[in-house]
Amino acid sequence: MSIYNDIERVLVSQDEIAAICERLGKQITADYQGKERPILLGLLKGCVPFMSDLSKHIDLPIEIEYMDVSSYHGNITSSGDVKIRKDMNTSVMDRDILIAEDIVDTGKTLDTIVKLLRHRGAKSVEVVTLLDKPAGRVIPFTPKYIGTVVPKEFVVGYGLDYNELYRNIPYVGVLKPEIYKK
Ligand SMILES: O=P(O)(O)OC[C@H]1O[C@H](OP(=O)(O)OP(=O)(O)O)[C@H](O)[C@@H]1O
Ligand code: HPA
Ligand SMILES: [Mg+2]
Repeated sequence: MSIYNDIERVLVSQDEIAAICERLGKQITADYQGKERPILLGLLKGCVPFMSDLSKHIDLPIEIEYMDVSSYHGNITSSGDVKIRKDMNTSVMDRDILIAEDIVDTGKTLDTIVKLLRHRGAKSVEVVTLLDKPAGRVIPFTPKYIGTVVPKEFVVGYGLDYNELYRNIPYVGVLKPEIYKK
């Protein structure tokens, strides 16, 4: 039994992910020069591997914060109800916030969180996402920094889960449909 047997095909390889993290890290380092302690805000749980690798390529005095946000609750479709399970530990008032995400799909999570942080008085709010699935959008949302675009298929690995599994796969792959149709 191997978790890798449940993967239909690799979509974004480990080498591609490493190149994306380096490229985006350099771009962010250039764009945020001179800003006062920007906050890299990860949305748990999916952000963890990407945020960890990306942050090593950001050569700036950033603070790191997390917010635990969920709307899929183990399913392959969004419940539409974006729940904050744990809020961040610091005030965002007058701060530059860069949200780190694994994927933008329907856009509901980011739409909700970006609006919330603006409402709380953040100076700027931008999003860096490893994956963008524009064909999944229900609410218009355009992330500033995008690793790569994926088709409208359910993907797992590198932080992304199905029913809380597969987050520990080191690449992004398409899950065999028979796994979630069981
Ligand atoms: O654009 P959307 O359709 O809102 O989807 C994107 C969000 O969905 C996933 O989170 P999930 O709710 O599965 O929580 P998790 O990160 O704990 O898996 C993913 O990590 C994003 O946060
Ligand atoms: O394709 C996906 N896979 C895993 N989690 C997700 N959350 C939104 N879209 C996805
Ligand atoms: Mg999930």
